[in-house]
Amino acid sequence: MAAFTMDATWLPFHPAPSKPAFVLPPGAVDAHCHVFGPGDEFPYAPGRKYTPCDAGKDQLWALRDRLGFSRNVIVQATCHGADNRAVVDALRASGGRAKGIATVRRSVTDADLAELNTAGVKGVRFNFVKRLVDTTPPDELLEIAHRIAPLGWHVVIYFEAADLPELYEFITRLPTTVVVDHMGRPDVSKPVAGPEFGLFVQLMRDNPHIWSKVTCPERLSHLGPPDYTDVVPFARHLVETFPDRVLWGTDWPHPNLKTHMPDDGALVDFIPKIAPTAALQQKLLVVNPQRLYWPEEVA
Ligand SMILES: O=C(O)c1cc(C(=O)O)oc(=O)c1
Repeated sequence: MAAFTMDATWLPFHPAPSKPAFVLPPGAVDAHCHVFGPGDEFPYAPGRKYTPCDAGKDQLWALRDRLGFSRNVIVQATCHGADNRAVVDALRASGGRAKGIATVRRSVTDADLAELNTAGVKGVRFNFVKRLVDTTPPDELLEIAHRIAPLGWHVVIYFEAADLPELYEFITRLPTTVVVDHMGRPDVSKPVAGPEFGLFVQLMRDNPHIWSKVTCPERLSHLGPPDYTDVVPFARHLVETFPDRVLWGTDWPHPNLKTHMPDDGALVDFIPKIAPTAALQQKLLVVNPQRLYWPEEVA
């Protein structure tokens, strides 16, 4: 019997994503996805807030190939806490086609960091979403940020728009490049030009080291599939205003969705709506992730 049973309300990832109509440019990177376990091999963390379905590296590679991506950035999911073994195993098995984002505590040793670095980890994730994690004090996070900075790593940060005023100063003080998950989770029923999203745009405008993932229409939309039209103006605004500081990813296997499970092929078809020109698509999908995750390839 399997050691873990997924939550009763858990929606598993789409079993057979469609082939997207949008043909991804050569070298496209899915810059935000996760692996879950499998739990029997890589146990879920005792302090986790959810138990997902297993979604291992082989299923991720199959999705990558089906959608037409060349490479992945695998972000440590909160259900694995600070145990990065599932991500590291995937990175090592990827043949250089995946990089990773880890979660570490203050107790991490320099030897641990060096090992993560060798495996292909390029950053750490700080999570402020209260339904996903217990709070880590900002001084501990700052200490971690200063320890990973010399490795050339960056910080990936996940928070909700309502918490940005409180986090604003902390984020701007981070000593590395900062990548914000899912556009800082705007409430897309509010205006793009309104104060809430305006504060996020100001954060990016005033801080050239801050990037955003223009991800998760399926998570942010109130109107829902298939078009997620309410998310388009938010993502498109960031892509057009900060074309050199945006990343795109599937967010597969889509943790904690409750209303529906997206067809990942349809998510890829969302890309031209938010990055309408070939030049913007090339930056979003190829050039920007390469600069951050495979910088040795950039002349
Ligand atoms: O909104 C979420 O539930 C969510 C969770 C996680 C995670 O548990 O790591 O990652 C994400 O990118 C999004």
